[in-house]
Amino acid sequence: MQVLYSYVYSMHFDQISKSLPSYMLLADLPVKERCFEQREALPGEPRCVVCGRYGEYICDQTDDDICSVECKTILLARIAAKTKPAVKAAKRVNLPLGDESFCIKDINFPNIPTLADSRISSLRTKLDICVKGDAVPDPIMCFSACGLPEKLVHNLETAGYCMPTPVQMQVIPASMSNRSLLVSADTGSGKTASFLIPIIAHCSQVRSQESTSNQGPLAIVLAPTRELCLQVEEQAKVLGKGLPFKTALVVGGDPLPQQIYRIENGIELIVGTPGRLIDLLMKHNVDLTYVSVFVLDEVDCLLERGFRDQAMQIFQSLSQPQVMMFSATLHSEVEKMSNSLAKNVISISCGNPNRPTKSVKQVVIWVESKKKKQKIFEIMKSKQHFKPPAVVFVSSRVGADLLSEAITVATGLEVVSIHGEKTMKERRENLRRFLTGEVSVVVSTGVLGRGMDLLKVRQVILFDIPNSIDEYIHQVGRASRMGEEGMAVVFVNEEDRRIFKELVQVLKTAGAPIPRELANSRYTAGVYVGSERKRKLSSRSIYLKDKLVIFRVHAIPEFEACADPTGANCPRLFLNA
Ligand SMILES: Nc1ncnc2c1ncn2[C@@H]1O[C@H](COP(=O)(O)OP(=O)(O)OP(=O)(O)O)[C@@H](O)[C@H]1O
Repeated sequence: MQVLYSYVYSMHFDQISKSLPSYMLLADLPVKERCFEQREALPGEPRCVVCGRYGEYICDQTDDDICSVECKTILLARIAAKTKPAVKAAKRVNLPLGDESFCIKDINFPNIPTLADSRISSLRTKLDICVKGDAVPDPIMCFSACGLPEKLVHNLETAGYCMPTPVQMQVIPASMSNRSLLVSADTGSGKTASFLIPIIAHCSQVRSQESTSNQGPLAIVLAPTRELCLQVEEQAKVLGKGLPFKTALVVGGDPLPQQIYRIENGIELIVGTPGRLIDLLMKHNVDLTYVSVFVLDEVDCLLERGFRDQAMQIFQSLSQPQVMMFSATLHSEVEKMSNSLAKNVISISCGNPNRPTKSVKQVVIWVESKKKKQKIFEIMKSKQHFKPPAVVFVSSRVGADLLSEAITVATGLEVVSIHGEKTMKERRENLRRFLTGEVSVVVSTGVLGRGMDLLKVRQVILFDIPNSIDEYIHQVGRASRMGEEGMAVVFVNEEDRRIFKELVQVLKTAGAPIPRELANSRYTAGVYVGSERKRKLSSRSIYLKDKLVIFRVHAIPEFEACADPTGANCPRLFLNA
């Protein structure tokens, strides 16, 4: 170690000399070997130019602040490779305190020692990441750790992405090693950037190396709704700013000629809905030869009957691309189908997929259909219960228009609606008005249910419960981004019986209260122990010790399971005085 001065010694000599005996100032403290041994930087402290942790030392070859021998090695390797360190001054990142199992692996510099397999798997456990597949690349802990273009790292910082989210930690290195992926992770956990970052890095690398005049697209992202495509394209533009990376949005409702013109003028990424993209490919000769990345966002939806043939048709026009598939809800059929799209697929699961995100509190209310409107008006008039901006989900287009008008009349709130029968212009404008805060309520069909990053929304109201539990999970997920707390108010009644069993299961797992009508319904039979036993229980009364209180128990086998004749340990919700 010829390089390291103690930063503390050199910069704060005066202060320290006042409080410490002089022999301690010159003490030869061991230099941190590994990046993860170093602590985070406090505000105002120097930061490692490689990882952003406390820049305890100065690299004497460069005068840069660094945290450890590991980062010094990376820094010097970068200089040797004539690349500047990607992050000059990373923002403060909050790592779990006292956790030493985190490492930074630079896939460009494989000589840097990495953690043993056991520690990688303990890191994954801590981050709630599960992986399946051969030779899965290790997770990264910072964006600068996998050779992204400097400009891209800068764009990430500008967008406020100080540190990758768990899904990004695992997906980015896996994707950059050109593997096909099937990824499931909570709603609002950052899946979009996890595929956009490697795409942008790939495209800008290809374009900056390319000698041919090929201007054709290099990557395609498919998503089921126009709004989601718009949002993904918007995010791609923000993250790819200043790089040789252009995008084309290919969705219905916008004029086709303009989309073709844009593609013909040279772009790197197409973001589109399957129908319009097929339409475009059939009518015009778009060269897809160089498309090497194919993303299916909301893959479970795209592989459902309505979209599957179109998605497959697009896939078949590509020559063995890397396929990346994402959703918060994945089931075994999709997994099987994904294996027919790509070989040697890595499965990555983060957090709690197939369940509503834990950050959203689910409040399920039993409301008969004819009373639903009255109920929503009550909620929206209540300062305590209404938390705008809010999204209201309904099941039909007509219903969306009627309800939005009714809310305005009853509450005086300005409300817009978004659904598939509106023109693209109206949909865009209404979404803009909602996102900019001009209106505080949007009533929508499922078009806003999946993937939409409605940043400020903390309340969703499921006026009509969707047809499947997966859509329920996605709609509830609109109330929380990146773990922020939100609330989903869900109206339910006998008409929703098709979903009762799964709903009860979901609510039970979340520890959310279950309305007694739902718990007692015969359509939830089998979720607990079985209808026979439930029937027997449903009319039982319990006398609480010597008090003259009689409770009626509503068919809750858990009550029996708690075997407490006083009822003291039984869930209050199920007891009716
Ligand atoms: N590393 C990061 N740091 C800070 N914010 C981030 C980071 N990555 C993503 N975000 C932000 O988190 C929010 C949620 O991300 P995103 O929309 O990609 O979630 P998602 O997992 O695709 O959710 P859904 O399943 O609902 O589509 C967005 O506002 C995005 O800008």
